[in-house]
Amino acid sequence: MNIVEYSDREALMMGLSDSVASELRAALAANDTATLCVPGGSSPGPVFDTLSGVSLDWARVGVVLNDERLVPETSSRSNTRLIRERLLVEKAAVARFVSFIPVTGDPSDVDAEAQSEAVRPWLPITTLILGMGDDMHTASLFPGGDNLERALEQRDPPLITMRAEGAGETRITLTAPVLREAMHTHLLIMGEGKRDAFERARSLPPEQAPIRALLAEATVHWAA
Ligand SMILES: O=C(O)[C@H](O)[C@@H](O)[C@H](O)[C@H](O)COP(=O)(O)O
Repeated sequence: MNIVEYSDREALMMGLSDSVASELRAALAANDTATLCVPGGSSPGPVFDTLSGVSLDWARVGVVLNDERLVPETSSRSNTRLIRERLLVEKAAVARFVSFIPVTGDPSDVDAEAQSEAVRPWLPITTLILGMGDDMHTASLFPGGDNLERALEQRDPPLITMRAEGAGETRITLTAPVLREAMHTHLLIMGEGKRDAFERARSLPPEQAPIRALLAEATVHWAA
């Protein structure tokens, strides 16, 4: 694990976007496609704003979420909505978005096994950006989650649903082994509270601090 501390949040966003763009370019030079896997939540918006304007062959990039909240796309809590509004615009508008939720029907009825079909062709992940909550969850791998034990071990199907007290609505998430197979992993954390949570997580087991399952190969990007 490598920790990069930035002078401010703007520097972090630029540094992280540069790394992600170089990794995707290198992958596209060697392969037909590349997969970018991104978090939802409130932190990554500015990274998406920068990345969406970067010149690369976006038509060959698959964009996959770490996890999704089982809400309609019109909800302000929808990660898909965030991605469509902030990442899949400008140059990145031609990237191929791989949704975890069927276009029709009630999102809370999602079938993780069925949705996994669409995800498998985009694995392994080329570049993974993760966020982290104060409770040390990442993606929707929540401490105390009803499917956490399986999510920490299951490689296939790559998706699993998760209910947890701190999660709000039910979620669907990529499992830890699938996230761990990413070629490049970046953890984005900002503020003293998250830094403290991150330091605590380093000495706890993944059952208590799920982010721990993904730290070994990660570059951690932090700004106050
Ligand atoms: O949809 C989500 O909630 C996520 O993918 C989740 O794992 C997120 O990255 C963290 O909860 C941090 O969220 P913030 O950036 O909002 O603090």
